[in-house]
Amino acid sequence: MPDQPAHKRILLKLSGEALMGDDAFGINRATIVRMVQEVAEVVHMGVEVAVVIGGGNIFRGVAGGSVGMDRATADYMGMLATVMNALALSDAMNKQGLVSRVMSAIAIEQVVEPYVRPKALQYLEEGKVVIFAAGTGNPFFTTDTAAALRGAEIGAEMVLKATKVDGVYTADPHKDPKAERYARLSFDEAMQRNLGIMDATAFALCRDQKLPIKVFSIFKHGALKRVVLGEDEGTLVYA
Ligand SMILES: Nc1ncnc2c1ncn2[C@@H]1O[C@H](COP(=O)(O)OP(=O)(O)OP(=O)(O)O)[C@@H](O)[C@H]1O
Ligand SMILES: O=c1ccn([C@@H]2O[C@H](COP(=O)(O)O)[C@@H](O)[C@H]2O)c(=O)[nH]1
Repeated sequence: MPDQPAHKRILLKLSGEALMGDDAFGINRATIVRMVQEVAEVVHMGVEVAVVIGGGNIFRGVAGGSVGMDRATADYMGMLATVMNALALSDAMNKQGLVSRVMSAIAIEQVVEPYVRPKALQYLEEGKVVIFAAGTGNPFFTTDTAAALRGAEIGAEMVLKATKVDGVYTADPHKDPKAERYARLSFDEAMQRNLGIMDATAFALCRDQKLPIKVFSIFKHGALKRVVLGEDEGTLVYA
């Protein structure tokens, strides 16, 4: 009997920063190919997959490269960085036999089609992978909030945050070696403790919409499949 997924439709948030692999900047080819292989496994299980990709490997509105800049302008640059990542991801997916469509929250119609919710739903029902680019389309937000927003809009059963750490910790594990990983915690706890794994806007939206989040490592082979199968992997954040 083939593996039975625990979820029919998911919103996968892929770390932009992780796309660098061992490089200092940009998109590492081997890394993106490996990520797509993991996504393909769950698509082939019949799961409808929508993706939000971050931009931290290229530009963040709040990072060093934007010092002295107008914040909104820097944020638009960050959103455009996510469009570049989405195009690279879509290309890598198509090369590996998946059918994907990029939809942008910012109008750049010569490059990608605009985000239109019914069209996105249609693509998902057809088994295509939909990649949501340009975050929410608004400055002062993040792609984590875009993941929560799009996840709620498309009726995803869960937001899967694939990132550089293997779950939510009591403190940032990159800064505090004594930090301990939670197996599960509520949105209220995550927000009260100000845990920096996601921003408060994303947590609040998921909490209000009762949309659970799984945080797990993007680098751990098979972790995405294990999450989709409902196995014990990463940290569950629940309403
Ligand atoms: N309590 C915590 N538990 C786990 N990680 C935490 C915590 N607090 C801060 N972090 C940090 O949050 C990072 C992940 O969040 P972030 O959204 O910035 O990265 P990302 O997934 O790579 O996103 P992007 O797509 O923007 O590049 C982790 O690499 C970790 O260092
Ligand atoms: O809705 C959004 C999403 C993103 N941004 C800007 O893009 C960068 C990159 O996104 P990450 O979530 O950090 O990967 C972000 O730093 C913002 O500057 C945005 O303005 N609105």
